Amino acid sequence: MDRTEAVAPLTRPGPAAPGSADPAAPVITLRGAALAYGDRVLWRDLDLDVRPGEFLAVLGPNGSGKTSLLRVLLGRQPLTAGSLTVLGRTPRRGSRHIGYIPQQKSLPAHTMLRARDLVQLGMEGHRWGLSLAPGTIRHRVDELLASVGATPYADVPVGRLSGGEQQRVRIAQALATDPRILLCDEPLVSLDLQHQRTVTTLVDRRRRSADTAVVFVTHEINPVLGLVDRVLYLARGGFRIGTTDEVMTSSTLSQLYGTHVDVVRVRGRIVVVGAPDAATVHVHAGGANGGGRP
Ligand SMILES: Nc1ncnc2c1ncn2[C@@H]1O[C@H](COP(=O)(O)OP(=O)(O)OP(=O)(O)O)[C@@H](O)[C@H]1O
Repeated sequence: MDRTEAVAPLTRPGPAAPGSADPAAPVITLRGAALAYGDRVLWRDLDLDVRPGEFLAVLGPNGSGKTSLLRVLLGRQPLTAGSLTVLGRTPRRGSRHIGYIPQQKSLPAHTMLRARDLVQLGMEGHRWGLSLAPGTIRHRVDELLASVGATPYADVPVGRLSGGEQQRVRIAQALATDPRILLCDEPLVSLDLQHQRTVTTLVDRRRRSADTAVVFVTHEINPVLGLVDRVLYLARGGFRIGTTDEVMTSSTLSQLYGTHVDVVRVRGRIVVVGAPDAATVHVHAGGANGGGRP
């Protein structure tokens, strides 16, 4: 259980996006983008603009290339074809303009680093905090911990925190450099509904208060249904992009999966029935499963 649900507002605007004078200009631009490992095409012909403050949910079955897309955006994985600019430039590793919440793995119980140490590392990892006075760093770390409601356990070793508490600390760490883009890799996995709501609220508040673009990889759309601007659905080497209502339909997903899929709405939730969950289909470059907008 989290020790508190109280969160302080996140109101710090991020630094101006380099490479663009237009505050509404896309922060991520992919054109004709493809990623393949050997002859296995994860996705191709991907055109995508993500704008400041946008919440893009990335959905798809296991192995469809969701994490790989984040790795591309982080500059850790080159595209096989096409182009990518992030904040007007080719992405490079370690950019302080990108906050990253990696796929959740529980931190080992013996980890002695405290919550505040992890957040400080988020600043220093980008060499951003090093030029700041120690008092300023401490103040900023306190501010970040407060912003995610983690003040009560700021000095507790993170290995002793619950999954939900650790996730809050990871969010604070990802926000340590006031990023313009926040990449989240399944941050809701293994969290109960209450903690899922806490995490999605924190991420949503960040994008609304600081215009941070959010790329949110998730297996389940329902926890973010009310927040999502657009969905990018990856499957079988193809994709669909659009609003939730455009993408999450029986006809769109049936076309994407190449088999009949039912998408039904029950009590405000979206239920997908019949999608091959482990769609590890090998699609070759000349195959018939290319992506495209619905
Ligand atoms: N460096 C690599 N070299 C070769 N294959 C890779 C590499 N990285 C990932 N893959 C493979 O590419 C596929 C897509 O992996 P990725 O982690 O992007 O999928 P995902 O959609 O995030 O899956 P999951 O939902 O299971 O996390 C997987 O089958 C994975 O084994």
